[in-house]
Amino acid sequence: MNLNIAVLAGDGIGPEVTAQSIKVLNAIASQFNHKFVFKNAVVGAIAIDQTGNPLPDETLEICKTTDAILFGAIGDPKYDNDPSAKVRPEQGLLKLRKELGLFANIRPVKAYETLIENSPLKRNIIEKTDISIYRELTGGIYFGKKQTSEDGNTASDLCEYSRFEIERITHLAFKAAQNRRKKLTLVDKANVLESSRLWRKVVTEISQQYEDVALDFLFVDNAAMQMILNPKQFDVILTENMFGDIISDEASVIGGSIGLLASASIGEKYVMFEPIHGSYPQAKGKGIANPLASILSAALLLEHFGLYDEAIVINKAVEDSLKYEITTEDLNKSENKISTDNVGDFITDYIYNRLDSDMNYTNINLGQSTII
Ligand SMILES: NC(=O)C1=CN([C@@H]2O[C@H](COP(=O)(O)OP(=O)(O)OC[C@H]3O[C@@H](n4cnc5c(N)ncnc54)[C@H](O)[C@@H]3O)[C@@H](O)[C@H]2O)C=CC1
Ligand SMILES: CC(C)CC(=O)C(=O)O
Ligand SMILES: [Mg+2]
Repeated sequence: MNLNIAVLAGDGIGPEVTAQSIKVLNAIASQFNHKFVFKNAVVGAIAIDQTGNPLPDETLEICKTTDAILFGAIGDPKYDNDPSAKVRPEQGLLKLRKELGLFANIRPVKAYETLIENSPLKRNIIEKTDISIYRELTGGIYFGKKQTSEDGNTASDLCEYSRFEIERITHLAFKAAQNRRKKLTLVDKANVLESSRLWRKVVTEISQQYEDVALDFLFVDNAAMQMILNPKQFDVILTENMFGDIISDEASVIGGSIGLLASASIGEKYVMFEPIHGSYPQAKGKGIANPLASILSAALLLEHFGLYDEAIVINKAVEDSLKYEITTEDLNKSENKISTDNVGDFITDYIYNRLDSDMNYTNINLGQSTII
């Protein structure tokens, strides 16, 4: 298959983790006879530094003329910690999602068996957890009218949803539930918010078309608690933009690290694949960022284009990297320091050697990268 992929690595740890995904995709292309062409473009803080604009027109044009986008991360304290900053890296990401109509962000969460022993959560609570979070991505409070009064003492952000915005992601979430364990939980705050009451109404109406799926409702505050007390109760979670943002970071603790959680952002015309984490600026350039969320996002990209065997190989490689502790320090407390590059090299080597049943991981080639 021929694929043109826009690469928006962003800033912070974005470029280091995305570099690992590119290595992995190149290995997949080579082993499975595909042609992947990568087109780099700037977004976020680096785009502000270079052009003054967090989403330059040229970047948007590259995204619109490629088959898929691989996104890294954006966010820089030099903008985020300055309340008077006129432009922010995050505006680039939000505008990108809006302009491309990427209305559904799908965030899979699962408890890897090999990580459970080291989890702060108890085995019997998290083992076999497998959740698919459907987060609405282009509406709600992140996109509503923003205002600050002239004296600067009052500020507001409007949370607004239309029936249409709710309907389109709800259908996707119900269809996903039909192919999974047939349960959908709407997470909202319908006891307080009008917008949540509209979500409940529309989702309840649509549920009539999916009678094989059990629908239930949870207020977001309770959902946050249930996520830690009993995550196995969840199959598909459907929720609005901000609640989905927050609850999925929380859910990443079940997975073992936010550095493991990938996502697919889907629209009518365009698709983007992005780790759920941010730019983790404290780790920039240190080689300690976990690249697996980015690598697993690349696997979701392949799956989206029907390249299932290729995605399976990446997933197996990731499972082995966890099993043999070829992992960055967020998951690896041993003396043996493994860098971002080392993890990428391990996954890449696995792909090149996947047919060799006698693979000996103690001799795995960790490439030219230095073990930190
Ligand atoms: N999609 C994006 O580009 C997002 C950007 N941001 C931006 O990122 C910047 C930093 O935000 P934070 O709230 O600190 O969130 P963050 O996700 O960047 O980091 C929070 C914590 O998660 C852990 N972490 C994150 N990514 C990791 C990785 N790959 N490997 C290992 N550990 C990892 C670290 O312990 C880190 O301190 C801000 O400017 C924020 O606006 C935040 C979330 C998403
Ligand atoms: C930085 C925000 C715009 C996005 C975010 O936190 C996310 O999409 O997870
Ligand atoms: Mg977030």
